[in-house]
Amino acid sequence: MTTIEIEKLNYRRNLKTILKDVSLSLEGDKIIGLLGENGAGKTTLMRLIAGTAKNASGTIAIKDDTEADTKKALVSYSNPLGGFAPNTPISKVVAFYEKVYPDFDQAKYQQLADFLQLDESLKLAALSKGTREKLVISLTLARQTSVYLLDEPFSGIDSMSRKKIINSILKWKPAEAIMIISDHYVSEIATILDEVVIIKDQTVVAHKDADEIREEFGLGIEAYYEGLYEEGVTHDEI
Ligand SMILES: Nc1ncnc2c1ncn2[C@@H]1O[C@H](COP(=O)(O)OP(=O)(O)OP(=O)(O)O)[C@@H](O)[C@H]1O
Repeated sequence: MTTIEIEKLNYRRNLKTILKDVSLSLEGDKIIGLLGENGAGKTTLMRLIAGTAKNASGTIAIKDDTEADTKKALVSYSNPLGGFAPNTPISKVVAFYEKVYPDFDQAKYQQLADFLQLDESLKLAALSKGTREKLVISLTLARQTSVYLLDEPFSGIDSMSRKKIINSILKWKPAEAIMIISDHYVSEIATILDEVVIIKDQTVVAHKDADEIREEFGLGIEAYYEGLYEEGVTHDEI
């Protein structure tokens, strides 16, 4: 089974504390919503789990392993493709993924690209924001691995396509994998979430089962999340 164990994670950049004392235990097969206001630290936490951000204190173990190579092999992160030149055709980006990631499933990529109607002949610079996000989603989900990190994957995607992707995301997630999605459109992703993790004041202030939020608190996920922010709840009170 896939597990992610984070213990006493602290991360600073340029003398500024970005994450402090984060401890979190996740177990597959789950879709987890990572929620928090702008600048809360969601992207940073994902980059640390993926191993693209380094030099944090504390530990992050994926399947009980803390090695950097394990993170690369077991975590598929929705990298925004910033390292590619603007005139790179989609086909070249796909070829790069195939070369770098042994678990990249070309047939699955093709299914995703067809599903999202991506035109392979286009260059990166010619893609609209939403189309570029569809490419990132296709590349990320085409890997056959244990952990998927989707960082605000739908922000530029039109509402119809967004619903289509959200409704079919379970189909693309291998069983036993953990998928973490950060998104500001909480109500739209709420239906597919098994658990919710909320970041506030640079740390995880809540990790709850989605059904528990509905049953115990009688709230939708969005209302619960907004309530935590409005009430000024701190780490120690949860
Ligand atoms: N490379 C960096 N150097 C310095 N500070 C950084 C760096 N990257 C992020 N930060 C700071 O860390 C904090 C968390 O940023 P992060 O991008 O992780 O937040 P986020 O929750 O993903 O926000 P958003 O919802 O706006 O995407 C912010 O205050 C940001 O300014």
